[in-house]
Parts: sequence; structure tokens; C-alpha cells
Amino acid sequence: MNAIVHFRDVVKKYDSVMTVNHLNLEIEEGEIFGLLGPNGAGKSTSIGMLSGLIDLNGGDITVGGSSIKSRPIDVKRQIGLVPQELAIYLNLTAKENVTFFAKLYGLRGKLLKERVDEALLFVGLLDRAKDKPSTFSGGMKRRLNIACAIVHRPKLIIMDEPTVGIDPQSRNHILESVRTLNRLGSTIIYTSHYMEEVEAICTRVGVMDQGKLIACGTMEQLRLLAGQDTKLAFELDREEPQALEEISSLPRVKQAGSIGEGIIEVICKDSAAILQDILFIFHKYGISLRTMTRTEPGLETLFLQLTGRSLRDQ
Ligand SMILES: Nc1ncnc2c1ncn2[C@@H]1O[C@H](COP(=O)(O)OP(=O)(O)OP(=O)(O)O)[C@@H](O)[C@H]1O
Repeated sequence: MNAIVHFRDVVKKYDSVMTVNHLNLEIEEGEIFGLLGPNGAGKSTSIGMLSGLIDLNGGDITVGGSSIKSRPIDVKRQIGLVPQELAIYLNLTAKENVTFFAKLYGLRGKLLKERVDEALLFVGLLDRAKDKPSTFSGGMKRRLNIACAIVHRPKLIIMDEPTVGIDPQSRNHILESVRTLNRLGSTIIYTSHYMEEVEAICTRVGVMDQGKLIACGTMEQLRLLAGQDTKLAFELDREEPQALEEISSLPRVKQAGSIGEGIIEVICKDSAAILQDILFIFHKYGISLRTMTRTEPGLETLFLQLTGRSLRDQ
């Protein structure tokens, strides 16, 4: 894997306030990277610097090896930015909007027409191509915003809170689009303070607070970092005290016990690493597994544990 985005010691100050405080971050090609944090954490400022819209006060950011400071045009060409505020023209039709952005990115002629239709189809607005966005719902406007950002098939797509205040249908459409764009080869950076969205679609998550990256990793890694426990529940065809004893003595298992009706619960750290060991013990004692459930603490709990504050109540 190659890092497509590299923040190196990035600083942004407004007056004397460190809005982005020595941010170091690498995002690999092919990731859906979630940038999570409460309002004012510095997410939009970081994204703004990455997109060349805000100057840096220190450090550097590279995209595909090009520096935003010395080669901003190279960087911008690789990026599709879906900004938090809608960046569409209400007096142009949907098609004219997407065409405008396609031309900005240098598309011309037949290719331009193809890509515009493709982008409108992708966001489910091809049948509304001739309508002006003033007649669209909030969710449709956001989808048009996405079409404008992806029409040039960028390597890196940045979405800044794209689902704020929209209907569930458009929200699901957008989340599904993110997955599809990623499958088609784009790396995605997705900022949000909706933890459920980040948990559902992101392969890795960076948690920002007060201008700093306070944690970064897969959900499993973040849980480990915060020292949180996962609960595994196994429904078995029979219970075997010796098997339970062996499970209890596995490293990383904090607690294992029967809760009756053939169900045993295991409280552990890093459940992915010990699952094989537990299944091996069942096999050794000839115990059949009927069902298994895994309950994990969410990002909200994790944020609380890392900062002592809630993500939502900022
Ligand atoms: N142009 C500006 N001048 C002064 N302060 C600013 C400016 N832009 C942002 N800030 C401040 O920087 C801090 C970080 O803002 P930023 O928009 O990056 O946060 P965020 O994590 O994206 O939050 P949100 O989810 O609300 O967009 C905030 O305290 C904000 O008030």
C-alpha cells in the first residue's frame, strides 16, 4: 500500500489559536478514511488545507507525492472535493452545473458529455438533468454537489459532512455511492460527526479534537487503544466446565462465564486475535457452536474515554 495523502507536521493558526496543531497523518491508497471529531475540532480546516483552499502556517501536505505548497495545481487535479456548504449554481440546470465543473477540470468534447452523463447517472439525477436545483430537495442538491466533484474521476475524493440535514433515502444513496466510488478505485476521505456512518463505511478512522489527531486506526485498533472490552456470546449445544476454564485462562480474556441455556459470555480485548483460540477449544471438546454475537463499544464511548467529553455535546 502507498500513502496517497501525507500531512507532515501541519499547523494552522487563527489569531493565536492553534486550529490545527502539528497534524501528522498518512492515508493509504484505496482507503475510506473517516475523519471524526466534534464541531470546531479542525476537520474542515484540515480538509481546506489539503484541497488548497486554506494556506498552511507550518508543515506540508502531499497528494500523490506533490506538495500543496510547491505544486498546488498537481494536487488539485487529483482531488474531488464535496464541500460542506453546497457549491452549485441554482440558476443553472443540473447538467449545466456538472458540465461547468467538468470544463474547469479540462474535460472537452465527447468525453465531457460522457462523463457528465455518467456522473449524473451515478448520483441518480440523470432523469432530472434538465431541471434547476432550485426545484430539488436538500438531498438531491447534495447528490448534485457530489456529481460536480467526481465528474473528472479523481483519485482522491474528499467529502466534508455530506449527509448533514438530509432525508434518509438520500443519505443511504450517498453512503452507497461512497462505497461504489471506492470500489471503482478512488480513495475517500469522509468527515463526519455521525459516528454510525463512520463506523459503517470507513476502513480506518482518525479522531480529531482541538486541532490534534488524538487517535487513528481501524475500529479494532481504536478499541484496543482505549482499552475497551468486547463481549462475545457463544450459544453452544452443551456446556463444558473444563472448556470454560481453558477459555478463562487465555491471554486477553478478562472474564468468561455461563449465563445459562447453553450460552457462555467472554469479555476480552482484541476479540479478532483470540476468536480462533476459542473456536479451537470448542472443537477440542467436541462442542458445537450454534450462534455467536459480538458486541463492541461504539466510537462515541471511545471518544468519551479518550477525552473525557462527549462527541455530540460540543
Ligand atoms: N476563518 C477563520 N477565522 C477564524 N477562526 C476560524 C476560521 N475558520 C475556522 N476557525 C475556527 O477554527 C476551529 C476549527 O474549525 P473547523 O471548521 O476546522 O472545525 P470542524 O472540525 O470542521 O467543525 P465543524 O464540524 O463544525 O465544521 C473553530 O474553532 C473555528 O471557529
